[in-house]
Amino acid sequence: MSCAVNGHDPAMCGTTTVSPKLVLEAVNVTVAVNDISILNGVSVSAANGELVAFMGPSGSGKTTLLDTIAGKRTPQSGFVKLNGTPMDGKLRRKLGFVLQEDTFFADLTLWETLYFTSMVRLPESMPKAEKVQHIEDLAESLSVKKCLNTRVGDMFKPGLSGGEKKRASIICELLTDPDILLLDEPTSGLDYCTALTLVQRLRNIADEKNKIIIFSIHQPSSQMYHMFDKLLLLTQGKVAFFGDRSDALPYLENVGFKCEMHYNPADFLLGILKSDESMINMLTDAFSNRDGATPLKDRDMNDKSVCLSLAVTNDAFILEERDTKVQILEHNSFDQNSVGETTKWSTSFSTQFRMISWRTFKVSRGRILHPYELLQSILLAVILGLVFFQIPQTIDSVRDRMGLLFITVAHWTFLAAFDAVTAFSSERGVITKEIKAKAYRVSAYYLARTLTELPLVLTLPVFFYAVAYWMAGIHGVSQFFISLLVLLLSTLSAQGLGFMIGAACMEVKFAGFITQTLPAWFSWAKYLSFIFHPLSAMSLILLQDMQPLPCNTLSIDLFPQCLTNATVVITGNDVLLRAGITLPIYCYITGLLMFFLLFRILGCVALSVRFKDPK
Ligand SMILES: Nc1ncnc2c1ncn2[C@@H]1O[C@H](COP(=O)(O)OP(=O)(O)OP(=O)(O)O)[C@@H](O)[C@H]1O
Repeated sequence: MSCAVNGHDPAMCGTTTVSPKLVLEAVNVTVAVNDISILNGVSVSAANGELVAFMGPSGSGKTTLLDTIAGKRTPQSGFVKLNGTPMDGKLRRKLGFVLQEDTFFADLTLWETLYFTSMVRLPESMPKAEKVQHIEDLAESLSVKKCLNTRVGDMFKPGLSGGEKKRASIICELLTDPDILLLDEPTSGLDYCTALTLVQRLRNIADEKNKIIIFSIHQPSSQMYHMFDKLLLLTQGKVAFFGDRSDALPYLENVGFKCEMHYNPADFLLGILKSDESMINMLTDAFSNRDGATPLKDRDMNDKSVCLSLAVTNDAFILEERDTKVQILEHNSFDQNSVGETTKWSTSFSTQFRMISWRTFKVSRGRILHPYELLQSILLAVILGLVFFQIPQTIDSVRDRMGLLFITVAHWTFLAAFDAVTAFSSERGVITKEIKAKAYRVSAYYLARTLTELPLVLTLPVFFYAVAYWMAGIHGVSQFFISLLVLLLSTLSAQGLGFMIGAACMEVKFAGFITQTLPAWFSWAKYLSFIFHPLSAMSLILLQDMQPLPCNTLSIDLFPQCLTNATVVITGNDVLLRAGITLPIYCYITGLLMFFLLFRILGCVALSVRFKDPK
């Protein structure tokens, strides 16, 4: 007799069988958001070798339950345990979670994707050849070997098919050989055959590797249905049934819902889970009161399910009726040491840094150093160079020079900042998935990302400035190199700002500003502008030693001293003073360096906060 169907907690069952090494339990889990109940006292359990399906209509709470088991959501009450020990960060390392959405870098090939995962997530002690072999074996067993060199792709770039991506996600998790594999709707969007093959593969993995596999599924076919060991029927966040799959139909027949012959049991079950409110309440109440109120009929093995015959008619899927005896959960026999062996990181900081740098370079190279971007930068520089061609050394052309500097600084700082914001938001899904899975440290990611992109981010401004500076004839050679350094530093600090914004709050708009008409009480605000510092420093470098220039009629507006004395000459300092640049150059460079460091540190802090472990 099955315990679960009779309403006993499997853990409490009195019959004797084997003691499994791992038993995962979610007990009385209640989740609510803004006082709206999403899960209401849900309890499930699973042991080694079991394939457990969560079924229920859309919005019934399947993903929420998987998230809670994976530790991505903290329940209001109830708990998740592994062999009686509450799940914590360390125990969760035994768990792999395949999300509903497949998140990858579109430009990497499947091989590169799996290679990266194996290099950062498999132990350092494992030889590289063994890791490569592991990838090939898994690719073979999930039938994606032929597309290892195919680009993953996305909605804009063709690449792997939906089914291949799904299998790639599963391989990424299986690479680390987790004891428990959670999958959120692994068959969604797949055709019948691909979905069936996938569930068959999961069945094999559970059997051969003795894993706990739990997944949510919307509309399984009859063949798929008969591969499950355990079934959870969820509706409106409540349990309508949980227990051995083979007990589901007899139980429901007992409470008044009979599945007709030749009917797909999954369709039948989903049909009743979607019935009217009173029916649903009756079902969930019946299950929660199953111990006393509604005694089940005696059942024998021949009366397992009126629909079972459907599945065994197909020779292609020989489905054994699996031993559904409930196993005793000997919590006390749990080998805590086996969990203790699971160290926080599989690989060292340097390996993580090296591999993330390798991947960042591959991904960013195409984005930042695209020939089109290079051509665009040079063209823009040529246009500006022509507009400001060989600026004459006259007093009214000072404004032209400062205008060119402003355009240069504004263009490269905003471009770097926006690029960092958008680039981070596009890879946020992958990074979140990997950091939550403890694939690598936030610091390793941040450092690798920052340093690897340095040469890429700086190349275009160098080309641009070299063309525009010499075409406009701004100044001499030494001034070129010093002002270029300031420009590059400002580009990097703007990139840091963009990255920080991307990591902290994805939607915030931002702006630097430069104006000479700020109200006196607000004049300090210019020091907060990341454009003000580099522009001031570059103006100092390029204008301070400017030859004194005589006033002319055009300059009267700018320099009132020209009005009182026509013979007066305007020096570089007058120009700088007029532009509000009054501090020594080191102040502006220091301000710029502070922005650079501040944005980098805040970016790292924002990432760490975002990926902080839930307690
Ligand atoms: N953060 C949230 N705020 C408000 N409601 C939420 C939140 N998260 C989930 N919900 C609600 O909880 C319910 C269960 O959501 P969940 O994603 O777990 O359902 P599901 O069974 O996985 O659905 P589907 O099969 O469509 O993926 C839904 O009605 C959803 O709108």
